[in-house]
Amino acid sequence: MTAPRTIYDKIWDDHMVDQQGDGTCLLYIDRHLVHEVTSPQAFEGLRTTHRKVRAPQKTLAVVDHNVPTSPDRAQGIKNEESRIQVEALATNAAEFNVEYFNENDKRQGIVHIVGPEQGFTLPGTTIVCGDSHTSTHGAFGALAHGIGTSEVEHVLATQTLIQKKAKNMLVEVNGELPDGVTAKDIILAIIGEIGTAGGTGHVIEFAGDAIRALSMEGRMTVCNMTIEGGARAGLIAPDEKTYEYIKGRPRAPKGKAWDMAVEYWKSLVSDEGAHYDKIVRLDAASLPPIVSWGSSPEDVIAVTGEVPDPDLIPDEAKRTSKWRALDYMGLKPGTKITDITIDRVFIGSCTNGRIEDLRAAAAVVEGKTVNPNVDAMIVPGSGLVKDQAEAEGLDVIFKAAGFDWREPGCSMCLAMNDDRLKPYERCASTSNRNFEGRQGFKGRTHLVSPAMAAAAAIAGHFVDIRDWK
Ligand SMILES: CC(C)[C@H](C(=O)O)[C@@H](O)C(=O)O
Ligand code: SF4
Repeated sequence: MTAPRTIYDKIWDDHMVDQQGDGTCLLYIDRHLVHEVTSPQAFEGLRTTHRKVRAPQKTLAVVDHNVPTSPDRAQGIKNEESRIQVEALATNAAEFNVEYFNENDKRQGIVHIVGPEQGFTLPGTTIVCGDSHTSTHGAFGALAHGIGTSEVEHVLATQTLIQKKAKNMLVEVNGELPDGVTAKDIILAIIGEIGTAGGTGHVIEFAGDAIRALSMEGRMTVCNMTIEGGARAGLIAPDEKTYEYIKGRPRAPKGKAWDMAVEYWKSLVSDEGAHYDKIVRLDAASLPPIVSWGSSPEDVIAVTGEVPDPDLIPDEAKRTSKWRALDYMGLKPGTKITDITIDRVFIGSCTNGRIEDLRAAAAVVEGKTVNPNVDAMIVPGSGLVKDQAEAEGLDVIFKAAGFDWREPGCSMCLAMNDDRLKPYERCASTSNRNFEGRQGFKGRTHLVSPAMAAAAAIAGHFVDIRDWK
C-alpha cells in the first residue's frame, strides 16, 4: 500500500518527469500564462538561440500590468517603457504562435482572472506564470506558482520546470463566516497569524468547512494571497463548485473528455492520514472585517481595533521596522481604525476584481454617494467581468454614486500604469500588497475587502461593514 498523500503530493507525482539524487526534479508543466512584464527577455532568449515555443497550445498570453484603464485606451500608451513591453508581447505572441488577448480584446484582463475564465485553469494541472500571484489558480486544485523570467524561457522552450519539492502545510478554517466578513478577511487573518514568512518552503492546502463554503471567486481570493504568506503555492481540493465553474468554458474539456476529467479530478483530495509538516487552524466564526495598518500584509487588525503600539514588540529589529511602517503610513499608535480618513479607493486587482467582488461593492454603494473628499475607482478584472457587471447594471450603481468605472487591467494595484497614488495619499484598496510605494511613490495603502473599501468610499473613513445600513 502506498503511503497516504496530500493533493500536492499527488499532483507532484503525476507531473514528475525526472528526479536527481539531491531531490531536484524536472516537472511537466500543463499550462503557461504569459504577460508583458516578465516575458520579453524570455522570448528574446528563444529567438537568439533559434528555439520555438514547445507547446503553443498550452500557452496563453495577455496584457495586463501596463495597459491604461481610462476609456480612451484605444489612444495608445503614452509611457514609452510600458508601450514597448506591450508591443513586444504582441510581436512575440504572433511570431511564436501563442494565443494572445490584446488590450482591445473583450477577453483581456488580469492574467489570473483570465486563466480561470477561459477554462485554461483546470484541477490537477501544473500552472506557471512569470508572476507571483499565479498562486490564485490553486483555488481550482491546480499546482500553480510564479516563476522568474529565465524559468519562463525554460518553460516556453521545454514545457518543463526544474523544481525541488516543497513541504506540505495545512491551513484549516472551520465555522461560519459572520455577515460582512469575507474571503479577503480570512486570508488577511491567516497572514496576520502566520506572518509573511509563515509559509516559506511550503505549499499550503486550505481546507475546512469555511473554505468549502466559499465560492470559486472567494477561493481565488484566498489562494491569491498565499504568496503574501511566503508559501510557494496554495491550493484547495476541487469539488462540485469547481466543476460547475469550469463547465462550458472555452478551454474546458468537452463531452467524453469532460467526464474523464471529472473522474480524475475527484481523486484530487488529500488522503486520510496524509502528513503535513505544519498545521494552522482558524475559527471563521470569530473573524472580524480586517484592515491593514502598515507596509506589510501581516500588519493587520480588526476594523474595531486601534493602530498598534510598536513599543510593545520585544524584538528590536521588528520594533524598528514597525515604527518605520507607522511613520511611512502617517499613523500614530492608539488611533482608532474607524477614525482613519482616506483620499482614494481602489476596487479591483487579481485579488478582488471578479464579478462577485463588484456585486459586493455595489450592494454597499447602491443609492449612496462617494464622500466628496474621496476619489474612488472600480476596475473590473477583465473585459468579461466588465460586461457581466454592465449586464447586471452594476456600472450604473457605481457611476451614480460617483465612482470612476474603468477598463480592465492591474491598474492601481501597482504603479506600472497611469493609475497611481500621489505622495501621502491614503487608499482603501482591495489589492494584495501594501509595500512602500506599491501604489505610487509615498502612497499609503490599506488592504481591505471590496465591501469595506466601498463603505470607506462613501463614509470617507473606515467603517465596520457589519454596522452598514
Ligand atoms: C510584475 C509582476 C512580475 C509582479 C509579480 O510577480 O507579482 C506583479 O504582478 C505584482 O503583483 O507585484
Ligand atoms: S493585479 Fe496586482 S497583484 Fe495581480 S498580477 Fe496585477 S499587479 Fe500583480
